[in-house]
Amino acid sequence: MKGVLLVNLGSPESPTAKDVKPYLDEFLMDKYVIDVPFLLRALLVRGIILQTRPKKSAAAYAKIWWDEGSPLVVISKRMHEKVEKLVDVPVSLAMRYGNPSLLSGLQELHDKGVNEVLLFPLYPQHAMASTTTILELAEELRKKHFPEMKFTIVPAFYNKPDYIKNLADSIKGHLDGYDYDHLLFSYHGIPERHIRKTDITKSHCKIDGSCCNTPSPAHEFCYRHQCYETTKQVVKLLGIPEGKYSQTFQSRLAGDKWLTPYTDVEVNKMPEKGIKKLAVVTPAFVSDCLETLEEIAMEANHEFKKHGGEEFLAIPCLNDSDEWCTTVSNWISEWATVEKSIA
Ligand SMILES: C=CC1=C(C)c2cc3[nH]c(cc4nc(cc5[nH]c(cc1n2)c(C)c5CCC(=O)O)C(CCC(=O)O)=C4C)c(C)c3C=C
Ligand SMILES: [Fe+2]
Ligand SMILES: [Fe+2]
Repeated sequence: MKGVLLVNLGSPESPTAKDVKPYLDEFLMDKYVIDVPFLLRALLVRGIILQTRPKKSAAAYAKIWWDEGSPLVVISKRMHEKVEKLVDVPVSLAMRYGNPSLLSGLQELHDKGVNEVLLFPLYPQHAMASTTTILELAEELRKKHFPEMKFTIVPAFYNKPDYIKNLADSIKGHLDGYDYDHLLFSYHGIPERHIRKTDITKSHCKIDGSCCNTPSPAHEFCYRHQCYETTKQVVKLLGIPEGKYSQTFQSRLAGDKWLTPYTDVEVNKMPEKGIKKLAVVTPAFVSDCLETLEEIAMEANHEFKKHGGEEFLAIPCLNDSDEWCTTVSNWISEWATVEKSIA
């Protein structure tokens, strides 16, 4: 029997340092997130980052927390409920870090008699820190607890026409009647090293002005290429002219060189370039979360205005919109039907 596991990133249990600390420990001790040898990672994470960051992150979470819980988890649950009603197969929801755990999601499907699972990472673009880590953990759990299960994986959907259309329609709806000067596509950043590590050709990704526009098998797993492609296809569909939009990367941690240009640096420079009314969309996330609600809608908004900007619009993620839930359920139904007809 077939079933689906939707997987998102996950959040702490509450916006307190006490709960943020174990969440950050699980997250940052992941070898696909901080990809250095274990001892160095433990020194960095437990010896340095976890000494101060839980308090700072908890304060940020407290600003965006809802009565029902973390926005990311609440939105994912709402989306899950809608999708489940639109398809004929069991659908479970799991988080890579925190709860509901991947193990509980797989167990739930197993208990319903599911032995063929469509693993659906809720990330439009592929990255080892987001997608690979889900697939690796799921495989580890499968081998240990559900050896009879078979997995099929939903690949990155950064350029799938119905996803692009949902994103473009959502942006269009939010920009309707708003005479914006500039539309910024701000994606979650990753260290440049991650791009080189996921380059299956081991030679293509130079992280320069042209590699991401030069066709290559590397692009199947190149986060940077996939981000540019999402932006390119959305602006094409919306007819947004060159110069009226740009792309940046947000949420970097100190230390490594991360993908550039950096969102905070560019946003602060915009007012002096004549951009007074800014709209920002965050297509690396399908659900609003700390990174969109606090870092963009609050912090970037504040900094933009401090530097002379006048109006700032943070465009919500696709969240549990009917259009997006329909797209997700269509993909699920296509898989379930093809598999059924082959069987
Ligand atoms: C080395 C550090 C990090 C990498 C690499 C990274 C990649 C990455 N993250 C997301 C999605 C999300 N990240 C979120 C929060 C968050 N991310 C990091 C670090 C890295 N992320 C940290 C430390 C945090 C926690 C908050 C903080 O202390 O700043 C979130 C929000 C979660 C929430 O509860 O709302 C999301 C979503 C992607 C897609 C990605 C690679 C492309
Ligand atoms: Fe992150
Ligand atoms: Fe590239």
